[in-house]
Amino acid sequence: MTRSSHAPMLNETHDPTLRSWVDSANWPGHDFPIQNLPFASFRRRDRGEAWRGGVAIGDAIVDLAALHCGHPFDGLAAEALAAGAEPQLNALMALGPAHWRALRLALSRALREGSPLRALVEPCLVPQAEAEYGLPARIGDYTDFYTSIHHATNIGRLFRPDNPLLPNYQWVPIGYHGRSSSIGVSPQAFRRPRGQVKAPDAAAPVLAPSRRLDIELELGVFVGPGNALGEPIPIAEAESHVFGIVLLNDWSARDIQAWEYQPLGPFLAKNFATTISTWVVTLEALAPYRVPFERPAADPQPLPYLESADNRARGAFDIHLSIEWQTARMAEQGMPAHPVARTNYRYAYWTVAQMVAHHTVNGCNLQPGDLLGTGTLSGPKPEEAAAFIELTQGGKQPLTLPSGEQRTFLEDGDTVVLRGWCERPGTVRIGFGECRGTVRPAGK
Ligand SMILES: O=C(O)/C=C/C(=O)CC(=O)CC(=O)O
Ligand SMILES: [Ca+2]
Ligand SMILES: [Mg+2]
Repeated sequence: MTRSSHAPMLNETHDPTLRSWVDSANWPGHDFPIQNLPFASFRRRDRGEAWRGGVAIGDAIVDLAALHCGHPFDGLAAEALAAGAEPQLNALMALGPAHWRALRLALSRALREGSPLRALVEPCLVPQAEAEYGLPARIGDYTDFYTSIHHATNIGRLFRPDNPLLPNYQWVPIGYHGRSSSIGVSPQAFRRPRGQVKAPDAAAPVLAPSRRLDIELELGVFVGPGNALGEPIPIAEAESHVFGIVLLNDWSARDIQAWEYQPLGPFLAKNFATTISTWVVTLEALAPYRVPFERPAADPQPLPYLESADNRARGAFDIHLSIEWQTARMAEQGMPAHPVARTNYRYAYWTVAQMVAHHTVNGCNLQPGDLLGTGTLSGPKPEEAAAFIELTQGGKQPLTLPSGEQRTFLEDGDTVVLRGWCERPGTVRIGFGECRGTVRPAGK
């Protein structure tokens, strides 16, 4: 496997001087400049249209099904475009990096100022304001990891004061198998879960709506080509099996979790809803924002199957992340969602490549469209915590919002918005859009 097929290298599609003939793509600070080109599944609202793949450019979407009908590209790019025209992106994800690279290059050239393909592409643009989004892929399996040592330590202290960080943490990229049926795309509204909860001094649990409903700010990694059952993916090839990254909110009912989680881990506390953002940002778009994987010298070093020169040199990602909170009253009064925390994916203890290598080391097979959650991405500082249980010291220190309301956990009608973006000197900022979810009252 060559280095370039593992971690995407910089090429002409990353050139920060590129400008698009789609005006809004050139606005400074826009999430979707021509250097980004993320993928989604979409259709225009209220028209009974079929779902199909789309690529964001400024405030518009390139309709891949419409573009495919015009046969603008040749070779691998044409094959990838045909796959991208399908209702969900599994077929495109299955094709692999050579096809993804060819399609990205062809789209970048077609959308550049002065492109001879403008007349063919322009009729294929749909305003994002007219679109609704579906899940980008049929997600066969969803696995949630636990890759922030800061989160593991903070939440471990709350759940297990005597034993916060378990001894396996620094050796094993810890994960559990999640639930794919309840993954929804932003904006998702979901019912507050009910479950067994038990007060510490109560003799028995009761069935009740969760009172400690929380978020987890994570990233979701979409798997590209899978591996055959019994054939592990070596770390050097891991990233050629990764299509791209979304924002992910792993809503978590802490009271249900505290009672149910031992010995088998999260179950009903986390499988009632998981929200992902609409746009999948490709690994190739993220190439300018790669940073070294750093493991403190005093810590155990990864076992050889989790170690590679390339992972050391640039296995991590410099992705800024933020959490915003909006109560129902704030929404009624026209107040925007209020920032309550900021963090960065670069603080993770294990990388994407290590998650893929570890997941398959026993022969487990990943499939195109599978989703791997990174785990809650808390950073080292208290204000970089990525869940409310950490930000409020276990619900003891409420946050005050601009409406004057105080919050520890989520109330009915509250909305949480996650955002992600990359910016480094000498590059054009790219963004992930938003991951938005709203809590509805518990059912009967
Ligand atoms: O340490 C625990 O017992 C619980 C941990 C979590 O709730 C976190 C989890 O789901 C994985 C993650 O998001 O990091
Ligand atoms: Ca989680
Ligand atoms: Mg969940």
